[in-house]
Amino acid sequence: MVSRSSHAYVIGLVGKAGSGKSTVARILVEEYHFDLISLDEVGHHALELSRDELIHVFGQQIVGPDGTIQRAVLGQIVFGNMDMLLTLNAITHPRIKELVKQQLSNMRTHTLLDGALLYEIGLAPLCDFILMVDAPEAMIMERLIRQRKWPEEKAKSVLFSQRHLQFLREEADFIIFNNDSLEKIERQVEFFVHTIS
Ligand SMILES: CC(C)(COP(=O)(O)OP(=O)(O)OC[C@H]1O[C@@H](n2cnc3c(N)ncnc32)[C@H](O)[C@@H]1O)[C@@H](O)C(=O)NCCC(=O)NCCS
Ligand SMILES: Nc1ncnc2c1ncn2[C@@H]1O[C@H](COP(=O)(O)OP(=O)(O)OP(=O)(O)O)[C@@H](O)[C@H]1O
Repeated sequence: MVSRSSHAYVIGLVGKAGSGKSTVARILVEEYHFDLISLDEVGHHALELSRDELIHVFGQQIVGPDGTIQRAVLGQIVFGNMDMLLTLNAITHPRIKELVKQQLSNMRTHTLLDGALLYEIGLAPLCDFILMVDAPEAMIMERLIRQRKWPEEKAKSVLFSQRHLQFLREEADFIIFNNDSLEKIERQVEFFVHTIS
């Protein structure tokens, strides 16, 4: 982990899809004025930068009528096919890493790197701390299916393709347990901010 002398920290926000990272990030941004870099959003930008390479590998089927990459179609191809997913990662992850590095070079305040794939992309060494959002696997499944309306198969394959909870727990500097109410998360976030201040 990189140790920085500046007061502004880079904080990796990790956890499985549906664990509640965006929920924690929203509190840190709205109530504590942290900056946020969403790796999902940077990933979407990286797709457009990788357009030609992606079409070469995955075919014209991933291009929509407006000429942009159809993420839903690409998601259907890669989630459930580990070889395809690794191919997509090999194309997009180096670009995501570069884009994030560029954004961090302008950082002025505590900045969250919010993404389930922080380790896979190779961004953990840029972080001063790792903050994990933890929730039981069954609860995560339930949220993805009921609230995000993902089909059960998609939820299973996305979760399967992400780091095991035990790995994330062992690597984290701080853990927020999101297995109860929003109020309980807010109290843990407050404690986290107090601890790093
Ligand atoms: C597969 C793609 C096209 C699907 O796009 P879509 O808009 O439908 O989904 P979205 O980006 O919102 O991701 C949905 C969920 O899948 C998870 N996820 C995304 N990519 C991956 C991946 N490569 N491996 C495991 N989980 C992933 C995300 O954490 C999120 O919870 C898109 O996610 C993508 O380009 N992924 C590769 C880049 C990447 O690794 N992004 C994630 C950075 S954390
Ligand atoms: N404590 C909670 N109680 C009830 N619902 C919750 C709770 N925490 C999060 N949720 C809901 O669960 C869903 C997933 O949460 P969120 O979007 O924050 O997860 P995430 O970790 O950011 O996922 P991803 O990695 O896919 O972006 C959302 O619909 C959110 O509103």
